[in-house]
Amino acid sequence: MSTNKNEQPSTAKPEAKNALPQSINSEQLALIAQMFQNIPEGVFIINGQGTFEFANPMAAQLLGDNQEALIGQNILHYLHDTDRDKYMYTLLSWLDHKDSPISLGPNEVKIYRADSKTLEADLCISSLPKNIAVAENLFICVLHDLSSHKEQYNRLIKQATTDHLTGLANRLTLEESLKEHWQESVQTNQAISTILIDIDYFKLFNDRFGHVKGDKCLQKVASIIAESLPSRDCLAARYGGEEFAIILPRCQKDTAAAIAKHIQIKVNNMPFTDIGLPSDFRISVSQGIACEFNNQYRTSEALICAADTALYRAKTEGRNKISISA
Ligand SMILES: Nc1nc2c(ncn2[C@@H]2O[C@H](COP(=O)(O)OP(=O)(O)OP(=O)(O)O)[C@@H](O)[C@H]2O)c(=O)[nH]1
Repeated sequence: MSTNKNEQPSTAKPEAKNALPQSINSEQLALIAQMFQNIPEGVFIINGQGTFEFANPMAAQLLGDNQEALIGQNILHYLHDTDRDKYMYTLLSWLDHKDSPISLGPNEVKIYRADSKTLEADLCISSLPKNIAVAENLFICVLHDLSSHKEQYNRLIKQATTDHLTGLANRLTLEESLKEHWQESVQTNQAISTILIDIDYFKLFNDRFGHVKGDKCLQKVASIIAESLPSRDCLAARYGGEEFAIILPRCQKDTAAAIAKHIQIKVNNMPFTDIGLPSDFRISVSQGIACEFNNQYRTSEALICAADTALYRAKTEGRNKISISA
């Protein structure tokens, strides 16, 4: 991490450590400390260089330091590179506006805490009234911890975009991703391929072994499909019940066919002893491939339709087949 606070050029005033701030008198500081003592947000005061002049207990807790140690340190040292540059220039530009009240934020920032952990937070900065900041411009900052919101947000995003059973992308994500990749391939005149994959005779599997084992079978096939993607910008999704889809940006038919062949072999050789089925029990999948290159299809939906028609052909040709759209 390049932003370790010990590596930064020091704009701090080490001699100010443990000293009373020069810009606020001790009476005002005592009042401020009292006001913000128990508030559940990080509140601190910095000068125009970003140096801490005051920090309440929650600010110290969020920054991973103790209150006294913060005095004389610089807030810029705790910020991620991009945030640090933004706040440094903001503070510099504010020095030219000494007489007008200014405020910035709340903005999302990434904090590098004193204990090397990171924290995502909202930070807002406002200039202190002149009657408090007697000697120079001072700014009061509020730091709001976003960790639990972020955690919840990420969990909800995952739930909204992922198929719960298999962990693959869900159909909505597939459709959105296909539209994006479609646009990109049309603009850059590159190929894009899609494979639709359907487990053969899955109703019989369920009827014979039950839905719980059917679910396990879907998970096992999903793992094989996920592991078969050639690069990170390819996407595997659960398209419907026992049907899966793969998007392969920048892939021609031959690459898609090779991936489908790999999946076919892996699925044909997949044992089910781990879920208590006979050692010789095996399944198969049927696959349909369509590739867009040189404006063959007008829309991404037409591409999926072509893959679906190819899949239907693979089923009617006897299953465990790969069919490629002409
Ligand atoms: N266990 C389980 N079964 C599912 C799920 N979603 C769909 N299915 C089952 O998938 C089966 C699909 O059956 P069909 O559409 O007749 O297809 P098939 O038996 O695979 O036959 P072909 O596709 O023609 O080879 C149905 O029995 C559905 O109940 C699921 O989430 N879990």
